[in-house]
Amino acid sequence: LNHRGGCPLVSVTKVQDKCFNQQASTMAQSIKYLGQEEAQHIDEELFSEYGFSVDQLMELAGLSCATAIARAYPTSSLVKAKPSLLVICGPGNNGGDGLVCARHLKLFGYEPTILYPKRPNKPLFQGLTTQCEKMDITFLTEIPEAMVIDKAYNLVVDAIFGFSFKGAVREPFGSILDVLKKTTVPIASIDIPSGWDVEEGSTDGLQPDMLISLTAPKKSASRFRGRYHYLGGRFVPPALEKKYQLNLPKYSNTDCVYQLQ
Ligand SMILES: NC(=O)C1=CN([C@@H]2O[C@H](COP(=O)(O)OP(=O)(O)OC[C@H]3O[C@@H](n4cnc5c(N)ncnc54)[C@H](O)[C@@H]3O)[C@@H](O)[C@H]2O)[C@@H](O)CC1
Ligand SMILES: [K+]
Repeated sequence: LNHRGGCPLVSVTKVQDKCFNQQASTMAQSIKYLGQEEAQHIDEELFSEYGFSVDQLMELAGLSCATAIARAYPTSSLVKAKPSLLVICGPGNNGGDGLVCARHLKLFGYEPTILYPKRPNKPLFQGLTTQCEKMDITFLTEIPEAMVIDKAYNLVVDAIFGFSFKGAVREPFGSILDVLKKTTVPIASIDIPSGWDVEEGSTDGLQPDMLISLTAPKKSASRFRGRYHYLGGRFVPPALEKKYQLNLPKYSNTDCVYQLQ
């Protein structure tokens, strides 16, 4: 080690590499994990102060999720003959992210099927649903049994609840989550594992294999024990990132996702 106890003096390139890696890992560790209210404030500010529309951010969020899923589970790695996925969409914007994600996954060569039991009566969600239907994505009317899911699908995408989830789970989502807890196929959760308290997580809830945090991880992400943790939603203006001290990692080149774990 050098006199400051820093990088070993092996070669300039190695020292630079090591320092860079140390900086990168320190940066990754220091990303801010958001509380529920703070996540909602950032969301509101993106719309009110920065002039974004929900549609815009949802498109970027959903594209990030599809990209992260394609990185972690490339079609060549899937165990079943068909690249089938089940995308379960909830009643809010997390569900909207799921619809966008399903559409991009289809374009990426997967065969998504969607379960969307509670559909908001708003043009945005109606449009996203039509887009999926026109791409020949099948919609189920009810959740299949756990054994059927395990047999038919390579992966479940959980787009049921995001950072606005609160309280005890209401139907039909309680039954859906009960089925998902019995499945053995990997689950990829968008923003929050559904049913988890946004800050505290859950001891007996879903245990997803993948988490895609949007904008910045939420506090419950520190309890995530799956294999893959990605950050997506590369749309935060630097001034907003600074105001909330998000300490986001540097996305590489034109990437819309960053692998945190
Ligand atoms: N600024 C951001 O960070 C962005 C966030 N987006 C997504 O938006 C999500 C947040 O969306 P929303 O605020 O619409 O909220 P959610 O999608 O988290 O959920 C709200 C819906 O769930 C219902 N709900 C809440 N608690 C429930 C319970 N206990 N049982 C049954 N139903 C319950 C509510 O009635 C409401 O319909 C984020 O997690 C993220 O996925 C992206 O679409 C775009 C950008
Ligand atoms: K979710």
